[in-house]
Amino acid sequence: DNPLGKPIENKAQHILIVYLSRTNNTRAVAQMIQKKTGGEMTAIELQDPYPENYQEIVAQVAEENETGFLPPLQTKINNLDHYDTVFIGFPTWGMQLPPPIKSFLTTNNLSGKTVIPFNTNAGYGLGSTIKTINKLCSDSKVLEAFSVEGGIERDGILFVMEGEKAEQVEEKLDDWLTKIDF
Ligand SMILES: Cc1cc2nc3c(=O)[nH]c(=O)nc-3n(C[C@H](O)[C@H](O)[C@H](O)COP(=O)(O)O)c2cc1C
Repeated sequence: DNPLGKPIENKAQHILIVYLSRTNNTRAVAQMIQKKTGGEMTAIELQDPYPENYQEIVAQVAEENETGFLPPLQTKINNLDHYDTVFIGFPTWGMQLPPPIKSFLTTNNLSGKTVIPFNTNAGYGLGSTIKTINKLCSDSKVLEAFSVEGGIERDGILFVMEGEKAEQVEEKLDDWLTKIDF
């Protein structure tokens, strides 16, 4: 009942979930977050997609990290002002924040918003990713990141977020979402 006709605040409407994913593990975590928060999900896509070949993408990313190249994105967020909470998902690449995420955070102003990182990796953790996010989001409130082991493309292990593994990740995700209290 809303007798004064005021708009009813709906938290879910103000949550954006952006993610980068090559072999769909980070995407699967994004979908779990979507299911639990009701936020709006958007994939980060490049104007010039990375090579399919693993050795080639590793070499290209290493070079981009070295030169500081920020790959232009296909993805544009039209109504960024509308969101006050932005979940940002990414795999660890070369123990760093993937260049497309650096592009995203450089071309989208998230100041004043709550930024919530989430990550998958091959078992080596977050590396310098959070340090870089804090640097690129200096006027945002950056909450504690969620990080889990995903695929190991180097060894031919691609998508793993199914069955029992997905259940474990979902449980861990529940604990984290409760803890960060966003
Ligand atoms: C170019 C590239 C570099 C990577 N570098 C690392 C790394 O430094 N440390 C790590 O733990 N995993 C690394 N990985 C593995 C991914 O982080 C892992 O497979 C992740 O789950 C992939 O997420 P996605 O399925 O959403 O693409 C790398 C993968 C790629 C493609």
